Amino acid sequence: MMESSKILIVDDEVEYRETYRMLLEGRGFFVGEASSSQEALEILEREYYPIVLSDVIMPGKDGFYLLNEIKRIYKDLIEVIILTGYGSIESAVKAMKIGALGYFIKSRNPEELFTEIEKAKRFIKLETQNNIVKREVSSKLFLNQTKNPKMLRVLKEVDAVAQSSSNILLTGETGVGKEVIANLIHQKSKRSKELFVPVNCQAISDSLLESELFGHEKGSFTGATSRRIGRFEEANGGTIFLDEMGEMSLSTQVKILRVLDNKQIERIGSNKQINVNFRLISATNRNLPKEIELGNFREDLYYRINTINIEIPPLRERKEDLKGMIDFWITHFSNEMKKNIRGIDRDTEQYLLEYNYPGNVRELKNIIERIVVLATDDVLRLDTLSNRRIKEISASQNNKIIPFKEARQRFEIDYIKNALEKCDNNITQAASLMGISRRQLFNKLVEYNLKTKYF
Ligand SMILES: Nc1ncnc2c1ncn2[C@@H]1O[C@H](COP(=O)(O)OP(=O)(O)OP(=O)(O)O)[C@@H](O)[C@H]1O
Repeated sequence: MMESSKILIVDDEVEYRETYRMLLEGRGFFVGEASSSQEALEILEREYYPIVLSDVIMPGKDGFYLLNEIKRIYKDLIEVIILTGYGSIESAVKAMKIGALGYFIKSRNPEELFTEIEKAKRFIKLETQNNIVKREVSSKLFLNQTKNPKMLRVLKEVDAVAQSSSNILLTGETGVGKEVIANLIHQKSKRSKELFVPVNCQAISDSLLESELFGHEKGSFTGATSRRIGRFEEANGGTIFLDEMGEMSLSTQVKILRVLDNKQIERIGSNKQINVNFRLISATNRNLPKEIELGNFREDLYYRINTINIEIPPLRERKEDLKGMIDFWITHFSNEMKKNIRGIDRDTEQYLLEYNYPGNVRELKNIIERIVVLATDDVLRLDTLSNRRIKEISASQNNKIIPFKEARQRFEIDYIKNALEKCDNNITQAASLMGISRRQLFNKLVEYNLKTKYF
């Protein structure tokens, strides 16, 4: 499936979303849904949709706001078609002025909608798009600069396996970059024009995971209000990345094994077999042989997913890269926050070079982001470090106890950021992982002024 066959529908009315979904899926499009402008922007941050179909009038921010934001952030990489009611041609004209590619009057013949979509597809130049995405991705990574022998071996292994179709298991501690490497393998493979579909098996409850992976037919269970195409189907022709594979229940493991054997799936509630051609990359930070001994992971599945194993070393074993990575993130965040940072104070740098980073690259990245945010002049200093672990260490070194309230706030900020990062900034999934409601999480984001980062 080409990327340009993906469409995101944004409408607060579920009936409309369902109607468009049916129409578009009937024509072979992969359809995503959002019920508000905010949700749409949240989805677009995680997943690329070249075409967005948006209603104008929605509670909260309206379709014009969404259109404006999409054009501001993604420019020509995403085309927007506005859906409007009969008799509101003025709003269609306004939308075109802001940059919508076209509009569709809801009561009209759906064929007109397909004409608009075909127009949008012609505007989206896949090649340029892929190149832009790839360039952006590689400029945001610290890979080619590595001097670490173990990472150099990882990169060699990536080159060696990329062209094959073998199943790959990536192992390594949390935050070492397993998803980054999975994506790199996809980008270097002959499947790179098709989708890379990441699924975090831990962030989704077991009952929802199967429907996420295999899809479902309308009415197959309570809450299945429309047909849904699953991730294996979405990854057809491309790569599916099952992150935190070790968290999957035994019953889902059996189903995955069957898919790997037959390369066919059945949507829940249907007995029709659908052929799927995907490459599987899995990842785990668990010791799977141990989990097999404990009866938590199937041995036959382990051998299937582990045709090739690539082990990514923890950051504390990549000492020769630390200085380069610190500079890399400083440049990255100073540019992003438009701060003119000249350098880093000696003690701070020494501290960062000696720290052992249990959270690996993710933790280093978070620490630098924080010191850059908090920097009041052009040199980064230790006293502005607010990372919880670093603080704990410095607190224990100074024997300094900070007030309970401040400690709790710091903990909550770290905890929320970690949960959001685990779920690719998906607020609904993060709230579910944390065991609180979406609203409660939203309130916390407002309280800690983190809202703008995630909305
Ligand atoms: N080589 C790298 N260059 C730039 N950023 C990196 C690199 N490796 C990891 N990161 C960043 O660190 C964070 C964690 O990376 P990633 O999600 O790939 O780790 P992971 O091993 O899959 O973690 P988990 O086991 O928790 O899922 C991400 O923000 C990612 O962008």
